[in-house]
Amino acid sequence: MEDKYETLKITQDSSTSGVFNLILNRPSVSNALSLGFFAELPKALNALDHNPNVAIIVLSGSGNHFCGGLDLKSLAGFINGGTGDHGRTGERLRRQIKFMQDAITAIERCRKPVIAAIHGECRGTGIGLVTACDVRYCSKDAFFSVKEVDVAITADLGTLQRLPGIVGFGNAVELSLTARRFSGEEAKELGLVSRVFGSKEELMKGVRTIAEGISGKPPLAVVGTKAVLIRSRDLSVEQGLDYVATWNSSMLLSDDLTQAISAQKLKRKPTYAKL
Ligand SMILES: CC/C=C\C=C\CC(=O)SCCNC(=O)CCNC(=O)[C@H](O)C(C)(C)COP(=O)(O)OP(=O)(O)OC[C@H]1O[C@@H](n2cnc3c(N)ncnc32)[C@H](O)[C@@H]1OP(=O)(O)O
Repeated sequence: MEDKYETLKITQDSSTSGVFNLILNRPSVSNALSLGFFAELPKALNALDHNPNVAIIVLSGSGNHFCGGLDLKSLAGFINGGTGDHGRTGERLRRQIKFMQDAITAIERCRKPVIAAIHGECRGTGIGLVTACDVRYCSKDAFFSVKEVDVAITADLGTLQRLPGIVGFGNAVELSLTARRFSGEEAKELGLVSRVFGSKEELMKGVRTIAEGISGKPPLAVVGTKAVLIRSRDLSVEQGLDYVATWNSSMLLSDDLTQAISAQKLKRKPTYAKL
């Protein structure tokens, strides 16, 4: 896959693997998230989503840290400037915030699952980014902080909306108001990450194994599970059941189903068409 990004790098685990890596690639600034990143992320995810060779995406960071948060230098002029008219300046800012929110929501809109592999620091908007991912793992050296209040900001890129559903409302309030730094082990206790690996190397190896496992599963069921879970999160149980009934009534009768059942019966490895 052609790599034409300045803030991101895309690699494939091996030429036959459905596991693709999406790497935050500004290690000299701890992968701080610039405006360029917010423009590139949806493009990269769209390209990965439409590539039939991609079954699953692993989001990680290059260098010493997963992500130091929003790029405070490149965004310094972001709030200032404008026409002098408060109304117009406010409207421009709102559009800018929505643009950045949409970039992060592109992770949820991507049909293929996105797993976050977190090492080192994961601060501020870094938390916003990983809470939009489907699964999170970290290494023992990982530290997290919902840092926004300390830079006089109400987090506005998804953390306050997604974190409560992951760690529970009370924990999300406590972490967001104190902005305290917490370890990977605590992140595991809170349910923010599913597992803690001993080192970055072990993290990447372990996540690769998990991702390979998911990439071998029936693709329609995998994308259906992601889509239905995310949609159901924002619906009542009754509405969610209605949604999945409609989903399955159009996708249940797939070749994947025949393939999975006959492979089980004949004790052989199933092969599924790409999506
Ligand atoms: C308009 C909206 C405004 C704000 C919204 C904010 C939302 C958030 O994301 S809040 C969180 C903001 N981030 C931070 O406060 C983190 C600041 N950085 C750090 O605390 C540390 O750099 C570190 C991430 C803990 C890493 O520490 P260390 O390993 O000691 O490396 P450093 O030498 O400190 O950093 C290396 C290099 O990276 C630059 N950098 C790190 N984070 C950011 C960032 N968020 N924005 C811009 N640059 C960042 C740091 O300045 C260093 O660069 P130099 O050129 O070498 O100075």
